[in-house]
Amino acid sequence: MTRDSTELTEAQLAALVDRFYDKIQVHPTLGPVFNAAVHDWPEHKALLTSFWSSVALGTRSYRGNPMAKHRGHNIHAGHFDEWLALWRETADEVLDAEHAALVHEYAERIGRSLRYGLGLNDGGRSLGLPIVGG
Ligand code: HEM
Repeated sequence: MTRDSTELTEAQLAALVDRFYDKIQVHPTLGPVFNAAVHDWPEHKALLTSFWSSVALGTRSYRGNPMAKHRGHNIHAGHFDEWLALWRETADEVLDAEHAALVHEYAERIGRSLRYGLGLNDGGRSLGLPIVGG
C-alpha cells in the first residue's frame, strides 16, 4: 500500500487559508460579499484555519455554526462554483496532489450541504439523481 509519508499540517492549512482569502478579497464577484461582511481579515483567517484544521486534522479547535453564518448575506448558487474553483486552484498551488485532493473533497461536501441548507440547490440535479425537483 502506498501512503504519502508527509502529513498534512496546520501550518500548510494556514498557508492555504492565507492565500485563498487574499484572492477572495480581490475577486470580482466573491470579493464584494466578503468585504461587506469581514472587517478583520487576520481574525477571519485564524478562524478559518481553525475550521480547516478541525475538518482535516480533527483538532476540534473550531467552535461555530457555519450554516447560520452564511445566512443574511447576498450569496447566490453561482458564488459556490466560483468559491470552489478558487479553492481548488489555491489548494493545487499550496499543497501536494494528495492533500489538495483531500481538501477539494471536503470543500465540495461542505459546500453541498451549505448550498442545500441555504436553499440554493437546483432541484434533483444537486442530488445527482434523475428526478425532477419540486
Ligand atoms: C463552499 C464551501 C464554503 C466553506 C467550507 C465555507 C466556510 C466558512 C466558514 C467556516 C466560515 C466562518 C463561520 C464562523 O464565523 O464561524 C465562513 C464565513 C463566511 N463565508 Fe463561507 N464557506 C463556503 C462558501 C462560501 C461562499 C460561496 C460564500 C459567498 C460568497 C461565502 C461567504 C462567507 C462570508 C461572507 C463569511 C463571513 C460571515 C460573517 O462573518 O458574517 N462562503 N465560511
